Amino acid sequence: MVDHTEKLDTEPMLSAIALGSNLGDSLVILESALKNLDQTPGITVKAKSSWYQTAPVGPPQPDYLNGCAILEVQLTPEELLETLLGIERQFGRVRLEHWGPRTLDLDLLLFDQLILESPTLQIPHPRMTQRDFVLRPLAEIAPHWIEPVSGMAIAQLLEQLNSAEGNRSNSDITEQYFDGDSPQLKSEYKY
Ligand SMILES: Nc1ncnc2c1ncn2[C@@H]1O[C@H](COP(=O)(O)OP(=O)(O)OP(=O)(O)O)[C@@H](O)[C@H]1O
Ligand SMILES: Nc1nc2c(c(=O)[nH]1)N=C(CO)CN2
Repeated sequence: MVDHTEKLDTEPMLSAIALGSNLGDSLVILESALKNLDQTPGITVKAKSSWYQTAPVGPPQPDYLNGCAILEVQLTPEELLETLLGIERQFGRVRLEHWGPRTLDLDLLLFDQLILESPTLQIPHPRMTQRDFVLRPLAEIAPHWIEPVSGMAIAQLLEQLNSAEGNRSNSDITEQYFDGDSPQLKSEYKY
């Protein structure tokens, strides 16, 4: 576990993450990952989407359960990534095949309006605007958040993706799961 305590006096920022799982008890894994994040010093889970069952993109493998969350963080983007990777490892994530099945995938999508390109971290996540399984849940909880590379709001990006000619992403999502308190639409957020 990374020690983030020295950062706790810095200004909190909002970050959006994507969660996915298609091995094991995905619903339990995703909910536990969120709880784990919320218990991490410097991170508060502010909103979570509902969970969507989605057809796999990439090699043949089981359907995924996907969702997104908004975090309030008092960490650097690099520390947040390190935390996400640590939680993936805790849930037994092993990297065997490109875009292959996994118990838990946590992607850092957005960090306020930051654009960052480093060898280990790219923000916004470079593939997020092409992924219905990311934009759909994110649009539930942050429809007005501007993706800083395109300059477009998440809801607009979703609409654009789904209206693109020949795009089949609408059919990627087969079912939507709600649990008691989701989606939590937080009107107090500026995004
Ligand atoms: N925004 C980001 N979020 C998560 N990982 C990132 C990001 N930018 C760069 N990376 C790097 O990508 C690596 C994770 O790759 P991973 O194996 O999870 O990719 P993937 O989930 O299979 O594919 P994809 O990135 O297309 O979702 C991390 O070790 C990290 O260094
Ligand atoms: N439906 C779906 N397909 C995927 C997913 C995912 O989360 N959901 N993640 C991948 C690699 O990050 C590759 N393919």
